[in-house]
Amino acid sequence: MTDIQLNMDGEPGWEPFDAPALVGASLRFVSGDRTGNRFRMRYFRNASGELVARVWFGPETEGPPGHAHGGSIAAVLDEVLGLAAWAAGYPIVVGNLNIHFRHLLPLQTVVQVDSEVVAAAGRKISVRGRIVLGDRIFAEADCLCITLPEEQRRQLG
Ligand SMILES: CCCCCCCCCCCC(=O)SCCNC(=O)CCNC(=O)[C@H](O)C(C)(C)COP(=O)(O)OP(=O)(O)OC[C@H]1O[C@@H](n2cnc3c(N)ncnc32)[C@H](O)[C@@H]1OP(=O)(O)O
Repeated sequence: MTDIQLNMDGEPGWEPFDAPALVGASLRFVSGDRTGNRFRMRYFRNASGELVARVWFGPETEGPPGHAHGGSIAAVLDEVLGLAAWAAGYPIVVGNLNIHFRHLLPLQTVVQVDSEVVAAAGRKISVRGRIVLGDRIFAEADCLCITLPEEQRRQLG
């Protein structure tokens, strides 16, 4: 795993950020993958304070030969964009996630997930995100997050 972890170092102005800890220890499907064969990832906040993730799509995420399954891409966006809302102070679950798959995403490649909380209206929090490598956009997403009532949060937590 060493080489991959080295590749996942952040950029100037980025700070490592333990985003999954915001919701406890439940996120085992993506960031908490214990096998390391599905996903390996690290979270940061960039110089603007937005949540950014570096993600490695492992062999167990395969869909089209040699490339990531769309569901694995959706899983990553679900987690990162949901946590972007949590990191901005909104205790939410994801209610709706629309994804445009722009290019096939090659396996065993470290890509970047950018996020931006774009609006908050009542319980509805809108987050945008994308998965990129340099100029190449693999996927773009609009995510509608819904804040949880206190009682429901206590039941989950
Ligand atoms: C410690 C904790 C750990 C929590 C851990 C959280 C981890 C986050 C990171 C991982 C992300 C995930 O995987 S989350 C897992 C995937 N998501 C889910 O399983 C969510 C399942 N769905 C739900 O639980 C529910 O449908 C909710 C909570 C989203 C909404 O139900 P509700 O609470 O009854 O609220 P409801 O009245 O229906 O809706 C409130 C407002 O939002 C709007 N709204 C609701 N859903 C939608 C929708 N899909 N599209 C458009 N609008 C919607 C409604 O029109 C309404 O607007 P208005 O009338 O007010 O205008």
